[in-house]
Amino acid sequence: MKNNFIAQIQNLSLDFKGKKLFKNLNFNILENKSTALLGSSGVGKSTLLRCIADLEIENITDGKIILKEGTNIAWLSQENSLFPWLSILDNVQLYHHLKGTKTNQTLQKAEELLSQVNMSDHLNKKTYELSGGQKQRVALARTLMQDANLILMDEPFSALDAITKMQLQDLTCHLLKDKTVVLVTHDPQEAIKLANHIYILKNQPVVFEEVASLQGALPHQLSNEKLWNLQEELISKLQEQNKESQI
Ligand SMILES: Nc1ncnc2c1ncn2[C@@H]1O[C@H](COP(=O)(O)OP(=O)(O)OP(=O)(O)O)[C@@H](O)[C@H]1O
Repeated sequence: MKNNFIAQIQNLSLDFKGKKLFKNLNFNILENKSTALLGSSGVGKSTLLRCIADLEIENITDGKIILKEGTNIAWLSQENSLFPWLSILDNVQLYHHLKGTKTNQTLQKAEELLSQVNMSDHLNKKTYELSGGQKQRVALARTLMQDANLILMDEPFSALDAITKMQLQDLTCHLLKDKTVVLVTHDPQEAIKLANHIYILKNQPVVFEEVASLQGALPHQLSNEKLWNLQEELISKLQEQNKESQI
C-alpha cells in the first residue's frame, strides 16, 4: 500500500438481502486529510463508513478494504451514545476504562480535552443534564481521547441548531486539523468547512465523483469567489442527483 493511503477500498461489492448496493466500488482514503462524502439519502454513505469500520462483514460479497497497518478507528455520529448514568469525565475516559488503561495521565488528558471543547465547568454532571450541543462536545472529546488515526464521522452535527452546529464545526476544524477524517454529511457548507477532498456518491451502481481536491489547503481557505462557486457547484450537483433519484 502506498504510504499516503490509510484505507483502500478495492472492488467492493455489498448486498442487503440480495439487493445490490455496491458493485466493484473502488476508493482510497488519504492519510492526514479530511474527506467528505455527500450524496442523496440511501445512496450508501453510512454503509460505506460501516464497511471501513469492519461492521458489514456479513453483507460484503466481494472485494476488500485494506487498512494501513496499525490503523485504529474512532466513530462520531449524530447519536452520540454517551452513557447517561456516567459523569462527563467518566464518559470521556470510557475507552481507557474498558481497556484497563485508565491512569492519572488519562484523567488529565480527559480534563484537557474537555477544556478544549469548553466543558470544564460541567465535569461531574451526568450527560442527561446536558443540551444536545453540549453532548456533542463531550462526544467530540471522547473521540479525541481514543487517539485514533482514522476518525469516521456520520452526520455528527445534523441534529443541532444552526448556531451550535457552526460553533462545533469550527471547533472540529481546529481540533481535527491534520487528522485523517471521513465525514458523511448532507450539508455542502459543512463539507466545504471541514474537508480537503469532497466527493459525491452517485448511484446506480455507486461511484464517486470528486468535486473538490485541494492538496494542503482546506476549501474554506479559498477566496470568497472560489468558495461561492464551489458551494454552488455542490448544491447544483446534489439537486441534479435528487431529481434523478426521484425519477
Ligand atoms: N442493515 C440493513 N439491512 C437492509 N438494508 C439496509 C441496511 N442498512 C442500510 N440499508 C439500506 O441500504 C441503503 C443505503 O443506506 P445508508 O444508510 O448507507 O444510506 P445513506 O446514504 O447513509 O443515507 P442517509 O443519507 O439517508 O443517511 C438504503 O437503501 C438502506 O435502506
